[in-house]
Amino acid sequence: MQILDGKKAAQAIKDELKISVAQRANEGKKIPHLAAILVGNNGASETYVAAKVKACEETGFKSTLVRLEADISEYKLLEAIEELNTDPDVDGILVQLPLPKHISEKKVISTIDPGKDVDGFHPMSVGKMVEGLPTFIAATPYGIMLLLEQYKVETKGKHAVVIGRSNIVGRPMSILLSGNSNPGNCTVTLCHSHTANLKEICLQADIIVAALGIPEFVKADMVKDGAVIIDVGITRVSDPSRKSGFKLKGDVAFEEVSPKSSWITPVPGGVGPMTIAALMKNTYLACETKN
Ligand SMILES: NC(=O)C1=CN([C@@H]2O[C@H](COP(=O)(O)OP(=O)(O)OC[C@H]3O[C@@H](n4cnc5c(N)ncnc54)[C@H](OP(=O)(O)O)[C@@H]3O)[C@@H](O)[C@H]2O)C=CC1
Ligand SMILES: Nc1nc(=O)c2c([nH]1)NC[C@@H]1CN(c3ccc(C(=O)N[C@@H](CCC(=O)O)C(=O)O)cc3)C=[N+]21
Repeated sequence: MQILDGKKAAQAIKDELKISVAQRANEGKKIPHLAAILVGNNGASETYVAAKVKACEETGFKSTLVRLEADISEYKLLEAIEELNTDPDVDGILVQLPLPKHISEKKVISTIDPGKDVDGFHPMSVGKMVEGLPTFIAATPYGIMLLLEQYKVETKGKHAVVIGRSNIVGRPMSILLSGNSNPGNCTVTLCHSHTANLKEICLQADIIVAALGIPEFVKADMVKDGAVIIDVGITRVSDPSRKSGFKLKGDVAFEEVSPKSSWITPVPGGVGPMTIAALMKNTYLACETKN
């Protein structure tokens, strides 16, 4: 068993970006600027947005955090996005999800200027990704591809099983892994809550991407010897012995699954940090494309 160390790989990407940004600054060029919108004060969202702002500081990007009340109207939120769309200094815009129930995520995402859509959630970005055209790729699946690339994990001809079909993780992941470049060229099975015989399907997988949001769902008896395990899930479970009062659990039962795996991502320190590194790469790309 070998660890796919997302923390280390993410640091390497951020170090590279830091050099590129310093170079741009030296040449008198604009430095990348990420604007994040956070609606309400959901604990996990606060943590993620704070981590993104910190990554900007570390790499020399400019960042703006726009905080809006949980009861803000959809109209006001769309206005805030329009303002960032037209601000020539802002290169990338992300609206942290989930949003309060009275706001349509679809509408919000479609309002973001596709040229600034560093989350890769806009229908235009998704369409381009499906066609294999250059575009912003959603940060989590993009981060996973970068991790596989960094560790030179062989994916060609492998059977990849993706569990979860969300627009932000599972579905784009399935499309990227089935793509005809490296990493990719997998035969992909995309599973969800209506999949029959999930265990049997998983047992045939050379690569499993678990993105369903149920802690320790993937057990040793679902995994073939030598499989590559990518654990996307992050759930906060209560742990009174910790100062925070919780610990993070992945969708994979790491203790029992890791001995059977060839490669495995830990939680924390796996896919999470890669998501942020991928977002930074997208923001750099947004800046470079326009300036
Ligand atoms: N590390 C990171 O950077 C990130 C981590 N996450 C984490 O990843 C997990 C998934 O997130 P997200 O994709 O947004 O989740 P969603 O809740 O949007 O989607 C979950 C998916 O899993 C499927 N599912 C649920 N239960 C089962 C089951 N018993 N068997 C098979 N499939 C099932 C659902 O099926 P159906 O469609 O039928 O409902 C759905 O497609 C969460 O823990 C989240 O916190 C998310 C984003 C980034
Ligand atoms: N518009 C939008 N874009 C997103 O990219 C987005 C989103 N909304 N909503 C929620 C999910 C989740 N997500 C994570 C980012 C970083 C970590 C991360 O850094 N995790 C650390 C631990 C962090 C902790 O301590 O909680 C790790 O796994 O090591 C996790 C999850 C981005 N998401």
